Amino acid sequence: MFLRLPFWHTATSTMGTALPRGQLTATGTFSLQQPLNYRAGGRVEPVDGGQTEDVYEPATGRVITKLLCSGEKEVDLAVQSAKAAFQTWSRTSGMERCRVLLEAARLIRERRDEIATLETINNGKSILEARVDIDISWQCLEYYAGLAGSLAGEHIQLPGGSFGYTRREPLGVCVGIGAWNYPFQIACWKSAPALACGNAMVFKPSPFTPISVLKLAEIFTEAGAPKGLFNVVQGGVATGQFLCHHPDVAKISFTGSVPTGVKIMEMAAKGIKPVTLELGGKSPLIIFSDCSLENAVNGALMANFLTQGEVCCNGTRVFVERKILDTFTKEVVKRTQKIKVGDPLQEDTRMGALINRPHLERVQRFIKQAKEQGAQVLCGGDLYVPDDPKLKNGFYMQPCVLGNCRDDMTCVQEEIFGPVMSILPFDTEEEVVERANNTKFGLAGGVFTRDIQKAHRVVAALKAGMCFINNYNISPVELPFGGYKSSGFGRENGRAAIEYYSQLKTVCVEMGDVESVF
Ligand SMILES: NC(=O)c1ccc[n+]([C@@H]2O[C@H](COP(=O)([O-])OP(=O)(O)OC[C@H]3O[C@@H](n4cnc5c(N)ncnc54)[C@H](O)[C@@H]3O)[C@@H](O)[C@H]2O)c1
Ligand SMILES: C[N+](C)(C)CCCC=O
Repeated sequence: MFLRLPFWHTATSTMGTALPRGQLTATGTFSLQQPLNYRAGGRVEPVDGGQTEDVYEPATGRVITKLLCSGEKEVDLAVQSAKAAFQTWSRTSGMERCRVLLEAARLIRERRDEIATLETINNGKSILEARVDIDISWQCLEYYAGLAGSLAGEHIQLPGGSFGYTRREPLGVCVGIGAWNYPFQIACWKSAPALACGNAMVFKPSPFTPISVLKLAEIFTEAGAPKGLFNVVQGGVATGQFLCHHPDVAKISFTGSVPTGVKIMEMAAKGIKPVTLELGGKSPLIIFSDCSLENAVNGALMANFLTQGEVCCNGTRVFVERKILDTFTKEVVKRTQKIKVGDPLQEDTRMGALINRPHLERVQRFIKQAKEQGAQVLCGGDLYVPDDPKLKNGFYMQPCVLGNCRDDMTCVQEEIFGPVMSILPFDTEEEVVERANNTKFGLAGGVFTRDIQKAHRVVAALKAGMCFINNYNISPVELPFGGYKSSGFGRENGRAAIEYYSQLKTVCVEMGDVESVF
């Protein structure tokens, strides 16, 4: 299924060259002692902070390293490092930036398997998916490398030979704050447009997944970026707050939950800092009876079960036209039961482990509550303990399909962020559009139908930033991605992201004499 998607291809043949460095190859063997901060072109221990967090391998439940949270001084050093690099980088031409980004993309591609393996170890997603994430990451860098050389303002003729022109200028030091579900990819989606526009960046990954972004930092340096152009600080709430409040930070790009997004916006407001907010969702997927059933079933699985269901844009409210409800449901359940859950580093695994024990328990509580509210568990939903003894403390569950759902149930209203699909019948187009839009979220939406007019009519009516027709959850980096309503604003990917990492200066040029009123 995965291999026929256009973006879901493998990088050509450079894979494997960087692999077995140390113990990267087997689940249950990885551990890390190196510093996790990156500043002025090298790994460093934070100068202050000192609070430690355990970092887990979700597949086994083992602690693989300890995270030292960065304090205010360390955050300041990282921002100053970025500020210094900004002085030189912002003066380079777009073509010079292009070359650095292209080389970084090439290095990511070359080290794809090594980075994907790290991502799988620290996040728990299957290695097959992690490789795709890394492919999307280097594609993102390539895309913005391509745009860097063509960033330009415009020339505007004025009366009497005078004229004006605009310059597209960088913002300065941009902060990226990431979620744990796509750690490396999120760092690339933020840093690629930021650096292409001439900015410098300080990035803070989620404390659950602090590891893979260090590879990106090293790659930028190796690719020729000035030391300090891309820095990493580690930590949770406090470190994030130091970053958002720092007076030398010009912009904050945040990926995470809605409640944290609100706090980020409040902090940014105090410093009049622009923000990009990529937040959560509870997206509708609408299946009309005239669809290709096979494609619709594939789409529903893609919309719900990638990365153990921990995907912001997942189409978790699956509205199915009543005429095909039974056929569709039967097929979806059959296919869901066949999903191979287990060791994420095994090539045939299709669903790995959830991020941590508290999150697994949270997902379980949603399922329990759904049952109490009248939903029927059609398959899955239970904890899963693999036979392999080394995996017995991992955070696994069986992917779940819920039937007999109603719009007012908690499982249909709230973002579960786990492998739980809710199926809801509908009768008319008008009714389903209204119900699909009846949510505080607006990240994504999808429709499966062979009627092309109906498809365009429905997506035009959906109040969501990213809509799919006859597919779901693919990620061409050329397309802007972002939300409506509580799912946030600003866009990542595509040309649109340039607007969010640059500012426009207008220059007015007088070619005649000054006509003064005084
Ligand atoms: N729209 C998107 O592109 C997108 C992509 C991935 C994930 N998400 C969303 O992210 C959520 C899951 O991620 P999460 O659990 O890591 O989210 P989260 O909001 O708990 O944390 C996100 C990041 O913010 C940091 N943070 C937390 N509190 C902070 C504060 N007060 N100030 C500054 N930083 C703070 C965290 O340390 C982490 O790095 C889901 O809701 C998901 O939908 C959205
Ligand atoms: C790559 N996906 C599947 C579109 C996910 C984008 C980021 C959301 O969590």
